[in-house]
Amino acid sequence: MKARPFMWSIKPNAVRSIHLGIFNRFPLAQVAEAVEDHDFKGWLKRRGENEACTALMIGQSSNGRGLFALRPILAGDRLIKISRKLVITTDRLHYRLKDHLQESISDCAKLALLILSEQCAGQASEWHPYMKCLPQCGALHNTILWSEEELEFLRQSSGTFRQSMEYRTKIHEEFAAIQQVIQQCPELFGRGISYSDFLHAYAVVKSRAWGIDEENTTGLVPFVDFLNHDARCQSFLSFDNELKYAEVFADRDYGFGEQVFINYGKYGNDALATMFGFTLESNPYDQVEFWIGPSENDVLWKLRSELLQSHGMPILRRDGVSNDTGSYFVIKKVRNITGQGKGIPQSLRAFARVLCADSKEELIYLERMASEGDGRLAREAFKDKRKELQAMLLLLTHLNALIEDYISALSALGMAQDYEDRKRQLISVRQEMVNNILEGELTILHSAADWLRHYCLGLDSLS
Ligand SMILES: C[S@@+](CC[C@H](N)C(=O)[O-])C[C@H]1O[C@@H](n2cnc3c(N)ncnc32)[C@H](O)[C@@H]1O
Repeated sequence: MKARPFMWSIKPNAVRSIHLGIFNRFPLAQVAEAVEDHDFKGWLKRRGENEACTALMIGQSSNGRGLFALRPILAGDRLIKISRKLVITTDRLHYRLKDHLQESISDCAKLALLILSEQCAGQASEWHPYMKCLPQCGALHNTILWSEEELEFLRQSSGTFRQSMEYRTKIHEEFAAIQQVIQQCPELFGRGISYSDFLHAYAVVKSRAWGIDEENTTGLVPFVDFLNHDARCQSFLSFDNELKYAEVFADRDYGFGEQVFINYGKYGNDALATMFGFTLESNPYDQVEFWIGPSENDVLWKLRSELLQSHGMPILRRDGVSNDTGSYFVIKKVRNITGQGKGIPQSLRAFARVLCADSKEELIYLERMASEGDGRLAREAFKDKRKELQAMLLLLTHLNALIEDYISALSALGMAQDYEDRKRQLISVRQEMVNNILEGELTILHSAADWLRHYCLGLDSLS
């Protein structure tokens, strides 16, 4: 998603006005941001964070709030410096919670509880100015928050769907596990916490927390968490372990009023959607899960599966379907389809060779070759080019079928736009997310199929 430029055409004088608290020259929506910036920075200063924010201000971007340059910034300049004592980690949990929470409760769930208890404390909370800036219910789009109907649109992307379902199960379990503690501490949670409050707070943590310090402790870093993500940006959050502060440096020059970005990490759209609630139109870190396997109707199924399992390729049962057994492979975009570069994963090609062995003798032969070689099963191409072609064509057939499934899923998504029934309609942000995920994965599948087609043509001419 391309970020739009700064939405206020402010001039240096206007910025000064904001600092003087004169907001009346701005339209209402922008005044809200200026007030937020003013209040937030006032709080940072009261906490002794004078260096934190001289270069940046909170403003409205096409991706919600973001941070904007208050003056020209040069590559290498420090953008933000926040001391460790301001970072919200689980060691800030109320002692009553610390005493009662089971060890197995994740840091994410603990921070969600911390947010909920601080929000319940209102102005009495030392973090109040920060807590009131956190996204409200309904403002986030992490797939863990989606309804089951909405998630159905994602089913084709098995990686994203599975990750989302696994998180939902985990959050459910964690919510059940903290019930007793919530009841034991009514002074911290007032009327209690509903599942949707907890889920929302969990999504807030997922979309805003960072791994800080040497131990990669999960923490919310006030102010840094207004920075939006740009996959091309080379600015990262770093932590000075000696002086105990988090900092971010500019990777390039920024002009006055430009939005400043950070890189959240090498996340594909599956992870961005699940954890952060957004996707990118063209994400260089996308990947797709590709399922392939021996059917249980195959007479050599047992032998084949045992051979694969014993060489580190586990045979799973998909979605509880009894005879749909196989393995997931992760495919990334094949950049060069003409044979150079890595092509599709070697492990997938090996798997296809094992699937193509059509007698017990052939399987035994593959096993013997592995033990006489480096131990890896079927890593070498078959010497018989026709056999190699057969294995690669098997992969190509599966890939083509999967491509058809993606095309159908994308056209079903397009049709969802026209549904009269509002309940069945995804809200447009989520629809765009599904679209980006499926389009990204489809591009990868096309690149893998093109590579395979090219490879097969080469084999065909040799056989
Ligand atoms: C760390 S917060 C950044 C500040 C946030 N925009 C806000 O208004 O508070 C992360 C959230 O910002 C949004 N975001 C960040 N980078 C984005 C991007 N490149 N495209 C779309 N949304 C983005 C997503 O909603 C994400 O969950």
